[in-house]
Amino acid sequence: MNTLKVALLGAGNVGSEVARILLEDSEVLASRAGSHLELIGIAVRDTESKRAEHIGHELLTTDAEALVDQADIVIELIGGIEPAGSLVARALRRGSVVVTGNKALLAERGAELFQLARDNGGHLGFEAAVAGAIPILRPINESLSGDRITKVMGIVNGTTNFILDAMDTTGADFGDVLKQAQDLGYAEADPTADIEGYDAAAKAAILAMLSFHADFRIGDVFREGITSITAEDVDAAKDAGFVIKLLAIAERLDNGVAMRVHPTLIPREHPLGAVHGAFNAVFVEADNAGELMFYGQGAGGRPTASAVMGDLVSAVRRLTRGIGAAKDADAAVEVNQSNIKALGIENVLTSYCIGLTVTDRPGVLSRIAAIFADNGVSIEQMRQTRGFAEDDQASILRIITHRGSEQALAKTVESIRELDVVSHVNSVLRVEGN
Ligand SMILES: NC(=O)C1=CN([C@@H]2O[C@H](COP(=O)(O)OP(=O)(O)OC[C@H]3O[C@@H](n4cnc5c(N)ncnc54)[C@H](O)[C@@H]3O)[C@@H](O)[C@H]2O)C=CC1
Ligand SMILES: N[C@@H](CC=O)C(=O)O
Ligand code: NA
Repeated sequence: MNTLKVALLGAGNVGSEVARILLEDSEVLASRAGSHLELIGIAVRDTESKRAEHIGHELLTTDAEALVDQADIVIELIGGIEPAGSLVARALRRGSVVVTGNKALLAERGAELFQLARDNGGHLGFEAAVAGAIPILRPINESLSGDRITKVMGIVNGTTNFILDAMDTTGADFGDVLKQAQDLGYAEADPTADIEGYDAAAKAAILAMLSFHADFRIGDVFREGITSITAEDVDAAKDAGFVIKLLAIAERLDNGVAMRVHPTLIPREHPLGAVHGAFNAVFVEADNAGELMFYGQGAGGRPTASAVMGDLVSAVRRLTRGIGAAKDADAAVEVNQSNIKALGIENVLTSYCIGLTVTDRPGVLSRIAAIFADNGVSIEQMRQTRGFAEDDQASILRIITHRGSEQALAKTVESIRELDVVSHVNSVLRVEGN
C-alpha cells in the first residue's frame, strides 16, 4: 500500500478533530482509502498555544507554504479569505487534493478555485463548508445532477439556530447563548459572521452555485441577521403558533435565481420548526425527485471533521484507483454552464408578519387595511394582541399577509409607517411554510 502525505492547515475546533481522527483511526482510514495517510505537519499561527500543546509539538509549524509544498493532500481549516485562499490556490496549482470547510472563501472565489483544480488535475472537496456533517453538497452535485433543482431552503447556521432555539425554549438572553455557542465550537472566529447572516449567506451562494450551475457569490445574496430579534418577537411568534428561524433560501424564478437569508416565521408544526440546537436541515425541491430533506449536526468540530474525512477518503480512493481528479466527472463542479442571473429580493413572493403599536380609536383598522388594499396585498390575519385602558389609547396589532410580491409588501410597510395613527412598527418578519 502506498503512502500519501497529508498537510493540515489550522488546528482549531475542526482542525484539532481532524488531526485526532487522522492519528487515532489511521488503520481504518488506510483500509477505506487504499493508501496510508501520513499526517506530515500541522500549520498553526502559534506553536506554543494551549490547543497546539494538546496535539503534540512535533507536528506543528508556522510555515504553512513549505508544508503545502511537501504534501499530496492539503486540508485547509484556517478559515477566512487570506492566507487560506493563497494556500488553497498554491496546493491546487501543484495538482494536490484539497479539502476545505471554508465557505467564506468558496463564496468569494469558488469558481476560480474549481477551475484551478480542473486545470491542474487537482481536486477540491468542500462538503464541510455547508451544514457541517450533513451530506448535502455531493447529493446536489452528483445524485441530483440528472434533475432540475427549483428551490433549496434550510437552516444552515448552527450558531443562530442554537441562539434562537434557546430564546424560544428557555427565554434565554441573546448574549449568554452566543457565548455558549462559541464555547461549544459552533461559532465562526468572528461570530458577527453568524449572527449577522454572512455565514448563512455564503452557504446560500454555494448551494445556489451547485444547484443552478452558475457563478454566484455572497454579494448576490440578500442578507438580514438575527441581532434585531427581541424576546418580544420570539414571544409574539410563539403566541401566533410560529417559531423564528434564520433561513437561507435559493429559488429559481422565471428570469433568474433569488438568494436570501433572513429571520423567518415558520409554523411550529413545520419540519424546520422542529430543528433544535445547532442542528441544521435543508429542503431541496427538484422537478423529478420532488421534495427532499437533509438533517443533522450543522456545526461543531467533531461533526464537521466527519464531512472533511468523507471528502478526504473519497478523493484518495479515486487517486488510489488511478482516476485523475481532472477526469473525474462526478466530482467536478461546474459553475459556468449557465448564464442564469442573480435576482434581487424584490423579485420574490413572500408573506409578512407585521407588528404595530397603533392609536386605539375608531377607524384605525380600516385606514391600515386600505393601505394593504392600495398595494394589492391581501391580509390573512389581523389581530389586536393587546388592548390597554381607553385613556392609554394604544393597542398592538399583528397582521399576517397572504403571499405577495416583496416589493408590494415593502411599500405597504413604508406607507403604514407614515400613518399618524401608527406610533411604532415593532417588527416586520417574513413568513414561510404557512
Ligand atoms: N466550527 C464549525 O462548526 C465549523 C467550521 N467550519 C469552517 O472550518 C474552518 C475552521 O473553523 P474552526 O475550526 O471553527 O475555526 P477556529 O478559529 O477554531 O480555527 C482556525 C485555526 O486556524 C489557525 N490559523 C489562523 N490563521 C492561521 C495561519 N495563518 N496559519 C496557520 N493557522 C492559522 C487559528 O490559530 C485556529 O487555530 C472555517 O473555515 C470555518 O468556517 C465549517 C463548518 C463548521
Ligand atoms: N459557524 C458555523 C459553523 C458551521 O458552518 C455555524 O454556526 O453553522
Ligand atoms: Na455538509
